[in-house]
Amino acid sequence: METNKEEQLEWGPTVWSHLTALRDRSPLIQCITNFVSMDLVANTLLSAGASPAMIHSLQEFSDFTPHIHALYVNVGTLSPDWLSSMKAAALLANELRKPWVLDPVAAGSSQFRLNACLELLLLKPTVIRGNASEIIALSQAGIDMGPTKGVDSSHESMDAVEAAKFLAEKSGSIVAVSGAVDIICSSKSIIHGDRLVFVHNGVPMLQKITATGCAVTALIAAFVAAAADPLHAFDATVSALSVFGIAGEMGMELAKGPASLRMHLIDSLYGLDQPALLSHINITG
Ligand SMILES: Nc1ncnc2c1ncn2[C@@H]1O[C@H](COP(=O)(O)OP(=O)(O)OP(=O)(O)O)[C@@H](O)[C@H]1O
Ligand SMILES: Cc1ncsc1CCO
Ligand SMILES: [Mg+2]
Repeated sequence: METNKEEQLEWGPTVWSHLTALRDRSPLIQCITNFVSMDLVANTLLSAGASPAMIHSLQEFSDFTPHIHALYVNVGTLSPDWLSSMKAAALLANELRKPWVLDPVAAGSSQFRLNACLELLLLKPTVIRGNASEIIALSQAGIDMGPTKGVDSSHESMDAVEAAKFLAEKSGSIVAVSGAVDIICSSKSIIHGDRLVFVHNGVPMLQKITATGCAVTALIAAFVAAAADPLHAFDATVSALSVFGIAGEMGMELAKGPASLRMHLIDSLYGLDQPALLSHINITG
């Protein structure tokens, strides 16, 4: 992929300032996430500079949620009880004017999951991040569920550009699609305006570690939380995806396979400095 030097010169300082804000502010992120992802999500947030808390019992929200800087909701191992907690937490986050971010894992694999994701979408997440199959399933809900392969994508991310635009328009949320190219879009009906940006960072081996998608969605929540102004949520989302992809690229230089990439990914995120960020960043649009 040819990179446009001017674009990287513009994005470089933006992404670095978002990462610096995250490290300085160390936002508290309430995570209601699936059992598979809890460890990687918590370690990703910690190594980036945020403070994770896996708090999912309704009984704790009135005491705890007022102190958070963002909420992260992930439907990966959904059950009716968990869904009630997710909805209550999202409602409270809205009431408290805290950003919240949704990961619609395997949205198209069952009617229960699809309906759950649609109900959560009605609670207006600041950002939705899914793989191409998940974003296509949500955008086509009520039209045609199409084929699905569970939690992994059976589509290329670029197949989902139109679905992402449609979902952004329909939901009013920022929509991010992960894949070889990450797509971030928002519609003209929300404060961020009509925007479409592509992040080319990352390595294919990230798909061979479970829950890297869950981890990057949590990282988006942390970047959005650290951005002082809600108007910066779009750039914060782009920044999180780029930083995670860069950590993957740097980690891959030391890794022998998925297990060691997981370790080096976390180390690279922790140690990422400005020169490395500026030499790896690859954002267009
Ligand atoms: N082919 C690829 N090349 C480079 N980076 C990729 C590729 N595929 C995915 N990624 C990166 O891997 C990370 C996880 O994205 P992915 O689309 O695999 O999420 P996911 O399917 O939701 O994963 P999970 O459900 O296991 O959490 C993202 O940062 C994304 O940019
Ligand atoms: C494998 C798996 N199953 C439900 S959630 C999850 C983690 C990746 O999304
Ligand atoms: Mg996923």
